[in-house]
Amino acid sequence: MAVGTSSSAAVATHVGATPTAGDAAETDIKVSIRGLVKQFDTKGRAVTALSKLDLDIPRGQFFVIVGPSGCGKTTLLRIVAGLEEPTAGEVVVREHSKERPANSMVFQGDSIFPWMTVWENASYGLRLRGVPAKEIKETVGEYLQKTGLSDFRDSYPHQLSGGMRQRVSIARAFANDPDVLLMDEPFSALDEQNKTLLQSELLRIWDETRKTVLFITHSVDEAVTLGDRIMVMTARPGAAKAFVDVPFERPRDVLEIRHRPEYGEIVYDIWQNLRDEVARSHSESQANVPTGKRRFRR
Ligand SMILES: Nc1ncnc2c1ncn2[C@@H]1O[C@H](COP(=O)(O)OP(=O)(O)OP(=O)(O)O)[C@@H](O)[C@H]1O
Repeated sequence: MAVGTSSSAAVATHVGATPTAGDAAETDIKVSIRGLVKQFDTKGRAVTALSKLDLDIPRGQFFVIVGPSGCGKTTLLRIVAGLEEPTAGEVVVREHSKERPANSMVFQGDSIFPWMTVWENASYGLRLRGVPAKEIKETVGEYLQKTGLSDFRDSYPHQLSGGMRQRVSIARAFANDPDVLLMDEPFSALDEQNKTLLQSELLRIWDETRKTVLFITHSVDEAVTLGDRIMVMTARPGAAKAFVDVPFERPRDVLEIRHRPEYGEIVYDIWQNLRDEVARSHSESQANVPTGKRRFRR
C-alpha cells in the first residue's frame, strides 16, 4: 500500500547500541514512512498532528510508539491503516499480498461487535474475505484455544470480562492473518494483573507468527516489556525524537526481564527523552485553556 506522494531523507536521533531500522537492508523494510505530514482543518483552525515523520520498520519487528498525549500516535496508525489520508509524504507497506488483509487493528477498550458471539467476532475478517468454512474453523479454533477462549465461543461480549474481550480482539486480529498488526493502547483499560497476563499472552502468540506490529502505549514499562524498538515522539506536531532498541531475547519472560539492570536503564533512557515533551505538551494544553476557565483550576 502506498499513501501520499512526496518523499524526503530519513532524519532521526538514535539511542541504543544496535543498528537502527534506517540501516537495515532495503528488502527487510516492511513499513516505510517518508516526510509524513498530517494537518487537520476544523472550523478554520489548522492543527498539525504530524510533522515530517521519517521511519522504517523492518519485517517482523515489534515496534512500539510512545509520546505525550495528542502528539499524533493514533493519527499515525490510522494513516498506516489507510483510514486517514496524509497531507504530505508517503507511507509504503511492502509486499502486501492480495490473499490477506494489509492490516488488522486492535483498539483500547471494546473493539468487538456486541451483537456477535466470541466465535462470530473472531471469525469476522475471514468470513468477510470468503475464506472456506473448513479453514475458518481450523484457524479460529486455533486462536480461541491460544487465547483461552474455547469454552466461551458461544458467549456474547457482555458476558465476558474486560480482559476476555481484549483476548477476543487479539484472536480476531491474528486469525485475520494481516500483513501488519496495528495496536492502539489495547491494554490501557485493564487492571495491572490482567495487563501483565495479556502482555505475556500477546508475546507468546506473536512469537509463533512474528508479524510486524506497530503498538501504541502510554506506559514506558509496557513499551520495554513488549518492544524490539521504541520510537519516542515529540510533543505535537509529532515527529521522531529518539529510537531506543530493546536488547532482550525472544521469547521473553515479561516478569523476569523487569529484574534486570538493563531494564531500568532503558526505562530511564526513554523517560529522559519523554520528559521535556510531556512538559511541553502539558504547558501547551494549559495555554489553550481560556483564562476565565483556568482561573478555577488548581
Ligand atoms: N479527526 C480529527 N479532526 C481534527 N483534529 C484531529 C482529528 N484527529 C486528531 N486530531 C488532532 O490531532 C492531534 C493528534 O491526535 P492523536 O489522536 O493522533 O494523538 P495521540 O498521540 O494518539 O493522543 P493520545 O495519546 O491522547 O491518545 C490532536 O491535537 C487531535 O486533537
